[in-house]
Amino acid sequence: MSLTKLRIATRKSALALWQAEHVKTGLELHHPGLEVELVTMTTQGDRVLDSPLAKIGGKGLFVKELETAMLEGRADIAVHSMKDVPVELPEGLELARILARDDPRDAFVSNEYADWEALPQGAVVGTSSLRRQSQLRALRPDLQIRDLRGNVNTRLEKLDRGDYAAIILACAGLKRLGFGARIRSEIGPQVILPAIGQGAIGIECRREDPEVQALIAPLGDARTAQRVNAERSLNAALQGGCQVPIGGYAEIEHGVIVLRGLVGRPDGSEIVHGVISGRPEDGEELGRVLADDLLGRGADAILKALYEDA
Ligand SMILES: NCc1[nH]cc(CCC(=O)O)c1CC(=O)O
Repeated sequence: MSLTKLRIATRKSALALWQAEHVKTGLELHHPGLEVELVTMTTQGDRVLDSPLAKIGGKGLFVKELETAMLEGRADIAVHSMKDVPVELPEGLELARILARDDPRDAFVSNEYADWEALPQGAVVGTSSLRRQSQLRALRPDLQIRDLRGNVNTRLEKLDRGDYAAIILACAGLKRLGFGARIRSEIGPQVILPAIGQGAIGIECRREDPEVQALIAPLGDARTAQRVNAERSLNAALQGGCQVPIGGYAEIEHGVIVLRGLVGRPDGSEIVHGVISGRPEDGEELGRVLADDLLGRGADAILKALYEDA
């Protein structure tokens, strides 16, 4: 291997740095002698963490600067939470590898209550995710959902300050940052369907860069890639951005992939659920078929109403 040095573009948040370090460690393990350097940068998403992202618009707020760095040759790969990666990538880049998935579930985090069912009538719950908000409101219309932004650490601080009875975060992010003990209960996918790609880390690189692709190849997990590709295909066919109440989650068991999806109204008054199964290698086709099914059963009208409001 002629490459001796590889540069990873990453955001500076604690979670992004953890994920980039995780990939760095994996690369060094597989390629002794390879020098791996982190190139840190601030993205538009980081700058606007305190304002409602939905109103700023645009997809990929957390990835664009990293992609520009790769296209301009200032970095070789970018490490992302797959949840934050838009379905369409810029020309010349690809998601070459997806790592084995961590816990894909949402986490119920509270200093007082054990789970969402134990919350008192009218309790205040923090989340800015329309997907979480929609599904939680459908289960508990009495709850007051309030906006909650910032990095994982900031969100926990806001909970501890007493602003909320509980908050919802991804299990994977909490565990990676050493906050696993803050999880009072895991919320299974049958209760709140996770976000597309939740819990999976992806590596993006230049399409025409065989040397870099060879280096990252051993870090990939083929089954996770099949699952996440099916979920992303559903999202693409629904034309969902990150600020749309869409959930999607695929599992592979006994050689069969089962893909679940939903589109909900933010107030939880209507949620269209669907499920499809088939061969893992047909995941992308299954995603498109499930999207058509959901759209035909009311998701179309829900999405239209959302875009008219925005
Ligand atoms: N939206 C931010 C974000 N992007 C990825 C994760 C968690 C880690 C993952 O899903 O891989 C989080 C935090 C959260 O939702 O709690």
